[in-house]
Amino acid sequence: MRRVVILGSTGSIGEQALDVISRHPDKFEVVALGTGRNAERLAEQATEFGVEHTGLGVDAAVQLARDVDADVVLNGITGSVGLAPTIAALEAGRTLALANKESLIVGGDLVKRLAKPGQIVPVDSEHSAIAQALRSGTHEEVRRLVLTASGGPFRGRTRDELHGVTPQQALAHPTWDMGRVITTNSATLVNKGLEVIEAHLLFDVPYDQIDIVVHPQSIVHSMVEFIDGSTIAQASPPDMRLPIALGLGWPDRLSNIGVPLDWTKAATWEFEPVDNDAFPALNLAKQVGAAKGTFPAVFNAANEEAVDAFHDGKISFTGIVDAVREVVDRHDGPAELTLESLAEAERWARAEAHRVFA
Ligand SMILES: NC(=O)C1=CN([C@@H]2O[C@H](COP(=O)(O)OP(=O)(O)OC[C@H]3O[C@@H](n4cnc5c(N)ncnc54)[C@H](OP(=O)(O)O)[C@@H]3O)[C@@H](O)[C@H]2O)C=CC1
Ligand SMILES: CC(=O)[C@@H](O)[C@H](O)COP(=O)(O)O
Ligand SMILES: [Mn+2]
Repeated sequence: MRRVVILGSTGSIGEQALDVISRHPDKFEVVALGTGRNAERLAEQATEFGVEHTGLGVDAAVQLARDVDADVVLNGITGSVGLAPTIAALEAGRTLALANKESLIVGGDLVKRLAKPGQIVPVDSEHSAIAQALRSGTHEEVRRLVLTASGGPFRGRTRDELHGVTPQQALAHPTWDMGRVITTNSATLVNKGLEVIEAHLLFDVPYDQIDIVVHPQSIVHSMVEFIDGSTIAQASPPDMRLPIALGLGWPDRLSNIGVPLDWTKAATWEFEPVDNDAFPALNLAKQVGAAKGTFPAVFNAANEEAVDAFHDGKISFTGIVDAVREVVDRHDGPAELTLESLAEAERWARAEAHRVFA
């Protein structure tokens, strides 16, 4: 029986995690639930799963991750606000099933230093796919990682054609049903940029050995190419319950989770290169990832503000990445990455982003 804390329980990841757990009551016990503001849904979940410990807001999330006796903490909070709960879970010695990619990306080496080998299990679908594929070889045998990207709702459009797209159009993801921020990030390809940094940090593979390929069907979730020319890909219909189940149960697989691919029907899987002119976020993300220090945190914080500004009608769709680039370009970056310098860089980036929007 694994005791599980779910942070962000009312969100897309959190609700699907509870669905996974409801299929395996003999394997998991939910011991704590945390969320942002949705007290009503939180209370319903606590009643349904018989959970004693619940809390609202990030301070409660930290407390639940640190103080409730548990084996696994699933961090399904959105945004870099998830950093403190990630740190709390790692310091408390819990296995961290990590959906909140932002905390690893902004925390970088600070988070990595806290994590024992195997303590972070990726939930992000691409990174779960890579973790599964890496079971086929050693680190020395890896030649490159290939992350797949759906391309989002605007795949195939030119930069000019992207300028006037609406928030509603940006939220119409072709293959995944997810929260507002990550769905918008998929449309700009900021999500894929964040995922390149996430892959670098999780798997210790240099940036020049991490490639992206657009795969509109979202069936191949990522691949690992090995030195002998073999490529191992993980494929399954787009359903986050599979990587969530692996995150909670790692290294074991659970039955009754996903529907497998139907090989009796004709199907086509496409792969195409990223259009970096229309979607400049990916190259910018690689740049900030390589710069390290507070640059990834500045990139992410500026993007979080820009996504809100886009949904509030203050900036255009292409204005999101333009604003992020401007903030990144103005950032000097401190010599040393500490929790204090990180917090200060984030504050600065959010304020600077608003100066760009003004
Ligand atoms: N959804 C998906 O399929 C995937 C998501 N991810 C990652 O997983 C994370 C969650 O995404 P998703 O589930 O889509 O997001 P949602 O917006 O659907 O859910 C976010 C959750 O975080 C909670 N939350 C927000 N702010 C705070 C806070 N300050 N303190 C505590 N809890 C807070 C929300 O609570 P409330 O509802 O009360 O506001 C909600 O429960 C993100 O990092 C995303 O990038 C990665 C891969 C796939
Ligand atoms: C399901 C998941 O892991 C998301 O991060 C997904 O990858 C988003 O799709 P994009 O490939 O469009 O970013
Ligand atoms: Mn992903």
